[in-house]
Amino acid sequence: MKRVLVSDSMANEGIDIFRNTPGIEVDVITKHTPEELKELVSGYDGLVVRSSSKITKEIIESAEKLTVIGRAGAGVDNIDVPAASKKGIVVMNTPGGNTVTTGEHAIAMMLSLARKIPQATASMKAGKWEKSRFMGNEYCNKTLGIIGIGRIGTVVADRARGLKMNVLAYDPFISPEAAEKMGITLASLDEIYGSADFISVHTPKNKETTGMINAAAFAKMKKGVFIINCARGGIISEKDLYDALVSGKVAGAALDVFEEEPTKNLDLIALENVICTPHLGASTDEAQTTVAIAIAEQMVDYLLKGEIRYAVNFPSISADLMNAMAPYLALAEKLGKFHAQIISSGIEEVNIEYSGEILKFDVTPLTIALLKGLLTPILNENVNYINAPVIAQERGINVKESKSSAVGDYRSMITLTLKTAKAVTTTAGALFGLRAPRIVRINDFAVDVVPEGHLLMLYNHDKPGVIGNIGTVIGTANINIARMHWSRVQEKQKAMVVFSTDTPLDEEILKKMKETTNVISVHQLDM
Ligand SMILES: NC(=O)C1=CN([C@@H]2O[C@H](COP(=O)(O)OP(=O)(O)OC[C@H]3O[C@@H](n4cnc5c(N)ncnc54)[C@H](O)[C@@H]3O)[C@@H](O)[C@H]2O)C=CC1
Ligand SMILES: O=C(O)CCC(=O)C(=O)O
Repeated sequence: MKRVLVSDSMANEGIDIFRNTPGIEVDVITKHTPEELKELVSGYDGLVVRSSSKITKEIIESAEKLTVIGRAGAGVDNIDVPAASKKGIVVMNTPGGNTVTTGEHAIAMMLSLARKIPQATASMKAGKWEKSRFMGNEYCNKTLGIIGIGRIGTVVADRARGLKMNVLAYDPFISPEAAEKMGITLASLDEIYGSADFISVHTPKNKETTGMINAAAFAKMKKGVFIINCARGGIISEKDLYDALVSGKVAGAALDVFEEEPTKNLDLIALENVICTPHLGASTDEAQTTVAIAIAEQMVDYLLKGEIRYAVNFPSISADLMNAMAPYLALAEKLGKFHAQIISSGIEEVNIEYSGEILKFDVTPLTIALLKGLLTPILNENVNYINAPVIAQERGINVKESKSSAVGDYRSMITLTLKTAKAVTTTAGALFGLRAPRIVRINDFAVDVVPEGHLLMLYNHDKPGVIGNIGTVIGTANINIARMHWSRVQEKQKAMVVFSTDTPLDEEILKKMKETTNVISVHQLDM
C-alpha cells in the first residue's frame, strides 16, 4: 500500500482519484507547522503540495519513505528540488494546468490597476462617491512589456493584443524565429524599460531572476509605468518597488505574489497605488480541478507503475515511450553495472557513445540509467534514476555523451569508456533480438555475454589447458556453469572467458583460480 499525504488544500476531484485507486491510501492534513509537517511526512510515500507548504531540506531529509513530491501547480520554488534529487525523490508539477487562469488574473490585475477599480470599490463601500479621485488610464495603443514569454506570458500577450496594446517581450531563451511564429515581438530588457507603459513579469524565480527588477531597473523605466507581478515574489525587489511607488516613478503596482507569504510587508500593500491579491493567480475552480486531477494521476502512475511524467528533476517518459525505451534503459543500466565491476579505482570520466536506432530517442534517460547501473555496485546508498546524476556530479565524475552513426553488426549500440586513475577501459552493449541486453565488447575482446546472475570474468594468456584447469576448479567446488563465452585477441596472445554460474564463488575458489597457470586476472560480477 502506498500512502499519500496532501498537505495543502486541493480540489476534491484529485483527492478522489487517490481514494478510489486500489493500492493507494490518502490523508489530507492542511493545518500544520513546519515541525509538524516534518514529523508527518516521514510515514508517506507521496506528498502533494500547492504553494503554502514549504518543503525544506530538513523535511526532505527526514522523509524516510518519500519517493515523490507532487506540486498541484507550476512553480516548485517552495520545494528544495536539489535536496529531493539527492535523496532520489521525484518532484513533479502540472505545467499548463493553471496557465490560462493565471494569465487571466494578470490581465484582470492590469485592468484593475490603471482604472483603480479596487480603490473605487473600497471608497464606495465606505459610502463615498469620489468620481474625480479615480481618474484612470486607457490601455489601447499603450505598450505592454512582458518579461518571460513562456506559457503564462504567452496568454497575457494574446489577451493584451485583444485590448489593442503593443506587446513587447523579453525572454533570452526564446529564439527570434520561435517568437515570430508566436506573433511576439522580442525586445531587450532596456528597450522594454525605456518604452513600456505596463510591465508584467512571468519568469520563474531563480538565481538570475531574483531581484532582477530593482532600483537600477526602475531607474531605466518611463515615469508613470505600471507594474504587475503574478509570477513570484522577490523577482521584483519589494523595497525598491516601495521607493519607486512613493517617488511616483511607478504609477501603480498590482501584486499577487510576495517575497514572504503571507506577506508582512504591510507598508507596501498599504500604499494607495498598490492593489493586491493573496496569491490567487491560479485560484479558479477550473484550474484547481485541472491541476488536482493531473497531479493525482501523475503520482498514482508513478507510485504504482513507475511512470514519470512532468518531473522537474527527470526527463518525462510517457507510458508508450517508456515501453519503447525499456529494453534500452535495461541495456544501459546493465552495461553500467557490468563495467563498474571490472574496474579497480575511482571513476574520473564517463564517455557514453550511442549509435544506431537508439538515436531516435532522447538519450538523456539512457545516460541516467547507465549512471544508476554504474554507481549501484560502488555505493552503499540507494541509487535511483533521480539521484544518479546528482551523485555522479558530487563525486566529480565528468559525464560526456556522444552520438555516432557507425553500428557495425548491431541495430543499436552503447559504448561505454571509463577513465579511472589507473586505466581507460571500454565495454559495449547491444540488444539481442529486440529486447535482450548483451555485453558485446570488453576492451579489445568481442564477446556475447548475457548480463544476468553471477558472472566470472577471466583474462588469461592464450595457452592450452586454461579452460580445462579452470573448469576443474569450478567443478571441484561443485558449482554449476550455466553459460560460457570465450574470446581471444590472437595478436596479443590474450584470451578472455566469461562464465555464468548458478551460485557465486567464494573467496577461496577465486584465489585458486587466480593462482591457476596462465590466468592473468579474475573478476566476479553480480548482475
Ligand atoms: N500567481 C500564481 O498563482 C501562479 C504563478 N505562476 C508563476 O508564473 C511564472 C511563469 O509560469 P509559466 O509561464 O508556467 O512558466 P514557463 O516556464 O512556461 O515560462 C517562464 C518563461 O520565463 C523565461 N525566463 C526564464 N528566465 C528568464 C529571465 N532571466 N529573463 C526573462 N525570461 C526568463 C523562460 O524562458 C520561459 O519562457 C512562474 O514563476 C510560476 O511559478 C504560475 C502559476 C500560478
Ligand atoms: O496553488 C496555487 O494556488 C498557486 C499556484 C502557483 O503559484 C503555481 O502553480 O506556480
